[in-house]
Amino acid sequence: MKKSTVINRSYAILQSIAISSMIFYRVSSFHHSTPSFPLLLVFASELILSFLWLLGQAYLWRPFTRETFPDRLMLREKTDQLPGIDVFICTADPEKEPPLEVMNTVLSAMAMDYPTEKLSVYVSDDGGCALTLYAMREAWEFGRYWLPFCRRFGIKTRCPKLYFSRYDDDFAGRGYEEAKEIIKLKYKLLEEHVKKAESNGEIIRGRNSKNHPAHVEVIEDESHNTTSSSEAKMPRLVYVCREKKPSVPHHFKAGALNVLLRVSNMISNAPYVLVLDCDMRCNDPSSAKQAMCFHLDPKISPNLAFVQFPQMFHNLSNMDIYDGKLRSVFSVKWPGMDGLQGPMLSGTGFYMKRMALYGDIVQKDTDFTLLKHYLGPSNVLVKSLNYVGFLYNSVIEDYLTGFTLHSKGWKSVFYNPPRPAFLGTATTKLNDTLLQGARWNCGALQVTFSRLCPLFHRLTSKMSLLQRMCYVYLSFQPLYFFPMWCLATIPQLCLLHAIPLYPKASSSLFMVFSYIFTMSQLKHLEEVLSTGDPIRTWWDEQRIWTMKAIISYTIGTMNAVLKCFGLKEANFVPTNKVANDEQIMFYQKGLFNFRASTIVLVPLVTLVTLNIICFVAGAVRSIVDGSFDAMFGQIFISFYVLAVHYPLIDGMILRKDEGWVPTSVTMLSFAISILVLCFGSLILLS
Ligand SMILES: O=c1ccn([C@@H]2O[C@H](COP(=O)(O)OP(=O)(O)O[C@H]3O[C@H](CO)[C@@H](O)[C@H](O)[C@H]3O)[C@@H](O)[C@H]2O)c(=O)[nH]1
Ligand SMILES: [Mn+2]
Repeated sequence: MKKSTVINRSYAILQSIAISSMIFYRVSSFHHSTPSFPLLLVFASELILSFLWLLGQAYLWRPFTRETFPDRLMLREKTDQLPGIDVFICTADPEKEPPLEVMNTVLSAMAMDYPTEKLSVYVSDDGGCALTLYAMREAWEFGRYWLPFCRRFGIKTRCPKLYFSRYDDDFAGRGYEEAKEIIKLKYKLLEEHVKKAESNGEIIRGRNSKNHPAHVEVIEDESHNTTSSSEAKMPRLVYVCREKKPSVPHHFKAGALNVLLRVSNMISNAPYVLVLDCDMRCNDPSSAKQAMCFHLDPKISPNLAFVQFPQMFHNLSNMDIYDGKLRSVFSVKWPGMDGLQGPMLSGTGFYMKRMALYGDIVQKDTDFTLLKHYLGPSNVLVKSLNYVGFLYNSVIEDYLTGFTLHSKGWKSVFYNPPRPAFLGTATTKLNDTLLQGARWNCGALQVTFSRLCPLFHRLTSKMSLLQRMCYVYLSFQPLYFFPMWCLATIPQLCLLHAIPLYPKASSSLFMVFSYIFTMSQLKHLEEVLSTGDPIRTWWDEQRIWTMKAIISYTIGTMNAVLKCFGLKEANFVPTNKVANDEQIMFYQKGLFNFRASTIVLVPLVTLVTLNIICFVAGAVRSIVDGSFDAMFGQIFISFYVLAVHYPLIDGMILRKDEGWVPTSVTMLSFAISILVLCFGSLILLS
């Protein structure tokens, strides 16, 4: 992407000069007078921000796009020469991840446009839930009608629920209308069956998500595939529920994926693996062939570990106030890494070469006789224990696994096709978004604290400096919490006491600060517009990003520190994939839903209250005593905070609907901000 490259690099160079001047100004001012404590905190914040900014430039250095030509691939490869693919689908909680939804994902994967005998679908059920197993059997039965229907009429949307909700690839072939009606009826019946089983209480009866024996079931009818025509052929569907005991750590999703690697190893052992979260439906049946365009390209294939598709979502609103689509990750950062060594592994929607996961496996000093003593005589099983597989040291197993692959010299490819290959469910609630972010950032910091810290791990490896900077950025990103808390309180408290922290607005030194601020705003705006998003996204992103820094990064950091000292157990609470009507209504209208837990809401409301008080009192004071020029920087900061977070003020004061900020929270936050004010005055005046 030549144009972006030129813009990004010019910006990076000019901004580096400005940031260096700012640091130089700060340090040299310390020579004239010893810096006060608040000034030191602000300077520390500026240093951390500059450090992270510098790392972030690596994503922008060499952005890249790709195109595939599956038809040409099919001219070269004979259909029966295509390599096998094992699809792994993980589910864990039947309440947050309704089996009906999982079933849709499974059906969409089974219906992929790929030779049937080369495709196997494995479902991991960490919930150990009878209803999920029942739903899988039902899905297979329905698939016997659904797959031929999709094939015969060339349906593109092969997730039944999506298809019936939009019929966007409708056409008038012979017999299509009747077939459509019949299949629609069958789907209705299927839904009814599953709902009935659900209301019969099978979720409760068959469920102990922490303690259950293993259950593997190959769901197929032996006679089916031998007798039926090619149009009616079905891929293999396997239900896997691994054994779980409260005393044995099960390592969450990474543990589940490793079990699937072993089970599939003994059943189909396909050379490629597609991993999907239970809500990630296949939206384009040709994604497997698209991925094979890379995996079978003799030029890139030997070093290629995985092809990553972006996460996209079926439930986004035009006013995506929570940045549920993670724009900057999938539209900017991953294309940027694609020009280096390849994007990070993103948990779902990737085609992985199985051998890449086996890594430098067979550990030299493994005692096979001892292992056999414990595990029985199967050589296959014993060998499989040496997998490397997905790594366990962090709740973001994807990030860590991808990092070790890249540090061993593997490459990856980011492919963002015109028609989204997979569609998942985005979070549509402030609470969910911020707590999901807390888990990710806790995971990121867990990596930073571990022996695999990207800043130091395998420094001699083949990974380029820029690629490493990208990894370091994500693992250090939680540190944003420090500058964000400082800059949301200290300039404001100092403003109240007329203590200047920035040069006078009229002085030329102030230009440095205003240049840095303005340019970063313009750059962000350019980025938003270049990814085809409306201007409001620019403003909305700043708000949700600050909220994440204040809440998610802070909670994530605290959890990671507690876990590091063994004071807290590792946990992975799955994100909710069901939403009620009210939640959807707020989200669709672009209105914040402040029905959130106190721990999420109070810090935000407190900071906004503090900024209101300091802005009003400080601005008045500076005008009265004529220090406006000296205090302008700080007045501006608090004004900016209020402008960005206007929806919070609205939620505290004006809104009357259900999504407003509860009075109790407002009162509590007010009390805390008064405490902070008093405490701040004590320190600043002493
Ligand atoms: O003990 C567990 C916990 C979760 N899961 C599954 O893991 C998947 C992802 O969980 P989700 O709650 O949707 O987490 P997200 O935060 O939305 O997931 C993102 O972040 C995760 C951690 O980085 C990645 O694994 C995911 O692929 C990525 O979509 C879901 O299918 C779950 O069923 C399990 O199988 N076992
Ligand atoms: Mn998810």
